[in-house]
Parts: sequence; structure tokens; C-alpha cells
Amino acid sequence: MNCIELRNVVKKYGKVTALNNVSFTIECGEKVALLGPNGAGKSTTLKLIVGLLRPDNGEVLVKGLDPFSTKARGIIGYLPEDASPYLMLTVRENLEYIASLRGVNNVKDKVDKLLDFLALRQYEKNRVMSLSRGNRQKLALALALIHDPEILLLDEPLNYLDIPTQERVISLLNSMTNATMLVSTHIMSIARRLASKVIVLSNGQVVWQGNISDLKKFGEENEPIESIVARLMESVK
Ligand SMILES: Nc1ncnc2c1ncn2[C@@H]1O[C@H](COP(=O)(O)OP(=O)(O)OP(=O)(O)O)[C@@H](O)[C@H]1O
Repeated sequence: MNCIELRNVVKKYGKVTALNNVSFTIECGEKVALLGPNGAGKSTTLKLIVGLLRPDNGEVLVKGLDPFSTKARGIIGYLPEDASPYLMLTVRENLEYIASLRGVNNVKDKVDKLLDFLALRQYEKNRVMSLSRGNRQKLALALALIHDPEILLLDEPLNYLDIPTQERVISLLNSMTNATMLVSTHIMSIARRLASKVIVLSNGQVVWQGNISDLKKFGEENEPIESIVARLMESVK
């Protein structure tokens, strides 16, 4: 079954065409990295799937549903780029508030587990406005994961995180074997550790999609994967 589907999607911001006829499908359970140069349309793609934006043309479906529907919103977890949780609330208050909005059972247990897992316990009573950027990112990740979403949309999930936390988050995400994941990243090594497929966007268009292992076919012997991906990205101007 398809969990995410974009059909001929066009999205414009005024005169800027951010996405120009983008189509792809992601089957339930697949882990996919969304790659592309700055301004390629990655964040826009995620915002359309999460129901923060509507396409100007074409269709976006989440498990066959309109992303704006309550049902679709309930099965998605979203980590925005530069996520900003409620700054005046404490770390625990943020987690408990979102957990209750999401209808999570056993809120205290779930919050405690995430606080410990992401090494946020010592900050639980601190207001978010006082946290470092990395600790805010950890909280934003916890907020995206608190309801065990079926579909996870992550925009640069490891931004600002220290190396031990990056490793913990990678192993946590890898343990979510049933979840469907679409992860936007600029870092190829992260894409390879979190995903088995890639969609490469450039200038608002899909320039390549397929298994990461097949990317090697486009390169010369011993050519680094980053160099192959850079060439694909530059193929559309
Ligand atoms: N709110 C907005 N208003 C106007 N233009 C926008 C807006 N958001 C994005 N854009 C434009 O849409 C295009 C795609 O932007 P988007 O943020 O989706 O790219 P991206 O691939 O996520 O980039 P990056 O890797 O730099 O984060 C860019 O040209 C960007 O300037």
C-alpha cells in the first residue's frame, strides 16, 4: 500500500515555483531520503505532505487521504526544519501538552522514556527559551515521536545534535521498522544510515529516484557517492 503519494504536484510562492510537476510514491514501511541542493523544494514537499500547505496543482495523498484530514494528521509525526516548541513552557509541559493533544495513553510513562532516551531529564523543568539549540532539537524530535506515528517526516533530524545523541537517534529511528519515513538531509552518510531509497530533487523537480545502492551505477569506479549525487543534482538548472 502507498503511504505517501504525490501526483503532478505544483507549488508556487508568488512568482517562485518551488515544485514543478513532482510525482512519487512511497510504500508503507519504506525509508526514503529526500536529497537536493538548497532551495530544491525539500521542505516544501514535507509541508505539503504534513498538510501545512496546499498544492496549486496536482494531488498529495497520505494513505489515500487528504493530508488536511484529521485522520491523516493523526498518523503523521513531523519534525520541521528549525523546529520551535512552545518557548514559554517547560520541556515536560511541551511533551505532556502535545501528548494529550495526540491522545497518547500513559502520558507520564511515554514522556519519561523520551526524556531519558534523549538525555533531556535534567532540563525537564526548564523553559524551552532557556535551552541550547541542540536540546531544543532533541525536544522537537521527542514531540514528533511521542504518539508513535505510522508516518514520520523529518527535516534535517540530526541538525545541532551532539555525536552521542546522533547515534542514539539513528538507532531509535532504525528500530522503528514498521514506520514509513521520509527524511530530508544534506548529509549522504545520514541518508545511507536512515534510508534504503532516495528521491533527488533539483530546482523543484525529481531528477532521480531509486535504491541508494543503485546510485553507484552512475559513477566511475571508486567515485564517492556524494560526487555522484552532486552530478545528479546539477543535471537540472
Ligand atoms: N514562504 C516562502 N515564501 C517564498 N518563497 C519560499 C517560501 N518558502 C520557500 N520558498 C522558496 O521555495 C523554494 C524551495 O524552498 P524549500 O525551502 O522547499 O527548499 P529546500 O530544498 O528545503 O532548501 P534548503 O535545503 O535550503 O533548506 C526556494 O526557492 C525558496 O526560496
